[in-house]
Amino acid sequence: MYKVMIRDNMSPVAKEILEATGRIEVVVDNDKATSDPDVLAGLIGEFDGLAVRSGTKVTKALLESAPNLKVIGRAGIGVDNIDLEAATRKGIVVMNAPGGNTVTTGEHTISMMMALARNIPQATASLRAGKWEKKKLGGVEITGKTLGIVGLGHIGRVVAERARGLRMKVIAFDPYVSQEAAAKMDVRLVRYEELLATSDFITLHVPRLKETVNMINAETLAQMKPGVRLINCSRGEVIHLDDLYEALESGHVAGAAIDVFPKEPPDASLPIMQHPKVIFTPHLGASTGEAQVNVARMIAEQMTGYLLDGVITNAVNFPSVSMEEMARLRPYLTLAEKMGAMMGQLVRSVHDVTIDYCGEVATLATRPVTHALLKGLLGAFTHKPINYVNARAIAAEKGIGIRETVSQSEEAFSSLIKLKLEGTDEKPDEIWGTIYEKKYPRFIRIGDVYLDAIPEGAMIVIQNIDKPGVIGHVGTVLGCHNINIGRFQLGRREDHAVCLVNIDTPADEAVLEEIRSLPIILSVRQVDLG
Ligand SMILES: NC(=O)C1=CN([C@@H]2O[C@H](COP(=O)(O)OP(=O)(O)OC[C@H]3O[C@@H](n4cnc5c(N)ncnc54)[C@H](O)[C@@H]3O)[C@@H](O)[C@H]2O)C=CC1
Ligand SMILES: O=C(O)CCC(=O)C(=O)O
Repeated sequence: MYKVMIRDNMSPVAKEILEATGRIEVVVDNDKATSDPDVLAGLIGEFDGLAVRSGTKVTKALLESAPNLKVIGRAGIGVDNIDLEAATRKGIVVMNAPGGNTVTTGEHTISMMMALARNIPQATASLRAGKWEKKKLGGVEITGKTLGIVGLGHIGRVVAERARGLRMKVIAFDPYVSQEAAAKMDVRLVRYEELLATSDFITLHVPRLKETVNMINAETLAQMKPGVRLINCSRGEVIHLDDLYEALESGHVAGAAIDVFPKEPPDASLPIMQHPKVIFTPHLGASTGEAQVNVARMIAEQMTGYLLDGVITNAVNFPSVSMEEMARLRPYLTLAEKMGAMMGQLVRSVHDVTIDYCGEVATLATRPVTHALLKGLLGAFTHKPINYVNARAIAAEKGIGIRETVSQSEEAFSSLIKLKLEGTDEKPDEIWGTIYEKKYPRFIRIGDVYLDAIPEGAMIVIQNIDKPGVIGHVGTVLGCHNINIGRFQLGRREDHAVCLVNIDTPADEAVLEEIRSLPIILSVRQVDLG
């Protein structure tokens, strides 16, 4: 018998499905006290599976106390309450339930927008207080208004479709969705600045990422149209709440509807919590009976499949590759992921990609290698930890075309992977990589410049005119800031050159700016290749 713990008030359907197998014993524990990771650590030891929503934090320390744990099921989308790295390192498969609560969260967003436009929560409170405030509580129409959607993913798309039905003009900003994909939804893709300046309502549907944390702040709020109304049913950290409070106080922002908070539950004494122009729900985006049944059913079926038959579905941290294949593929998976990660961090948007496999690698199963490359490339801009299984589907959703060729021609190397980004004006748009001595990954060409670089850790990528002074200047700037150079590789072609500098500690923006100060430096970017 396997043992699974179900937490966080999950729909009973999960228990029914797991128990119906006759081979899984289920313990349902909705006790608030046991959601403290320290307390849970004392209970988790005997369990093979753990099914959670967002209420349970699955920390590294908790996982250390879970020697039998094989699978964690998240009945929902965001897995930011689970330490994925620790789970992966422990060989625990983490699964989520994509799509199960998408419609419900989209509908909640529309409900919040309507309630905000017509002051419905405030009117309810006013009537309960015995008042009749028709003048004070007047609202705005949404017909003909512009809705700006930030993040045109699963939920953003549902919101777009519903809003068009409500006769709104819908625009969106999402650097990783193509114009064609947006046009199919009748949505005009615009720059972020244009969305901020022209939207009457702005709704956020991005994942929590380095780039999206505090993307709504004093500066971006100031760029918004006066009288704008904001809705956030994504992740709390996306809005800087103090800055929003100031913008509400000044009257620049007319109102906000907030479902998610940086800390949940939020501190009720925060100024924004008392603001009369803000309405709230306690992370209810996914809370409908229908969505909860959907995600509970999905996660219970997936966990059953894994525990009883070894079938992996919707895993966010596990590659679908057999052990034998893996041994030969591993160096190429590592190389490809680093090539993708390099380009994903160097360019601002991704369109189509061409991948050429030449020589020995072309004789292997290149599909997982492509997935590893896409994982690195797309990993820069989605909250769903992309894995080898889902990378291609996510690329397709974003309208990114993938062209792969295999050829036995080896050129100068026994194996070569070439990645080219198509349809971008940004440079470099191409990278080549190979494997030395069957295990060591190398970048051997960036753009049209050949070099020989070990892809690891923090690296500064410099494009410059090939004139004297660059190496000395870079070395001096880094030295002055006590940043040790591990390796310095450079290559040149005609009048231009590329330097790849491995540094022991990441440089901050001011240091990069100092390197840029030399006129012959064309560009300086820092990447993290893990
Ligand atoms: N309130 C709630 O109860 C729920 C909240 N969520 C949250 O909603 C959010 C969206 O979920 P999904 O639509 O399923 O995710 P998704 O991954 O399908 O869509 C996210 C979109 O954001 C885009 N994006 C990434 N970085 C961006 C940036 N810097 N600027 C603009 N766009 C960017 C991505 O390209 C992607 O298209 C997530 O944060 C998720 O955790 C999801 C379900 C329920
Ligand atoms: O389970 C919940 O209520 C939260 C859902 C959510 O935020 C998600 O699926 O990302």
